[in-house]
Amino acid sequence: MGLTFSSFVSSLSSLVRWSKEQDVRILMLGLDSAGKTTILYQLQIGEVVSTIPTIGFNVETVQYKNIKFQVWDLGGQSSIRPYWRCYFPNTSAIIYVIDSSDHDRLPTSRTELLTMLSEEELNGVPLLVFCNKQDIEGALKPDEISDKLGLAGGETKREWGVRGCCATKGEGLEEGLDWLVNAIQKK
Ligand SMILES: Nc1nc2c(ncn2[C@@H]2O[C@H](COP(=O)(O)OP(=O)(O)OP(=O)(O)O)[C@@H](O)[C@H]2O)c(=O)[nH]1
Ligand SMILES: [Mg+2]
Repeated sequence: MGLTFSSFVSSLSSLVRWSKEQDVRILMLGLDSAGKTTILYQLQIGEVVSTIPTIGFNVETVQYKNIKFQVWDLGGQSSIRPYWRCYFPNTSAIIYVIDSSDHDRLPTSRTELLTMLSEEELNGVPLLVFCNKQDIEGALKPDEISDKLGLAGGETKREWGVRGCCATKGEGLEEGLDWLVNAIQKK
């Protein structure tokens, strides 16, 4: 009983320490125009900002519940993608954003995702796939995208989840972050 109680206290205090002190560094990646910058500012200020293609990155502190995330939003154009790897060290979690209405580029998006996941520095890092632009007619549903990505077969060594969202309406973002917080805590 004593042992059980002390292990409870110790996990509780580590959770408190985790939420207060740990630098929760999140990388947000995905092809150009997937909606990463829109998601970043929707999370930070709760508004839709007018965006231009990101050349380089945006980084913002996002306060979610009692946790502070440092969210790095990297440009997704093909010429910039080779630089994603420079940001991999010390990543707590990855958010990979897909434009669910962009059927033609889903194979490219999948290839970029799998290439990234094969990097040793990201071993075991939890992954949230945001299937964005669910408001657009004909957008693929998260289940369909999940099947096409084929993560279920290969990704056994990390927590991963696929969720739908609409960044412009702010829908699905909180649910996604809740999942991510859980996944990071389990790690
Ligand atoms: N209909 C719809 N449009 C969206 C949604 N999210 C983003 N967009 C639009 O998609 C376009 C691209 O969004 P960005 O956030 O700039 O995309 P990005 O992923 O940051 O693109 P890069 O910086 O080039 O990598 C903008 O016109 C957004 O308004 C959404 O949920 N629904
Ligand atoms: Mg951007």
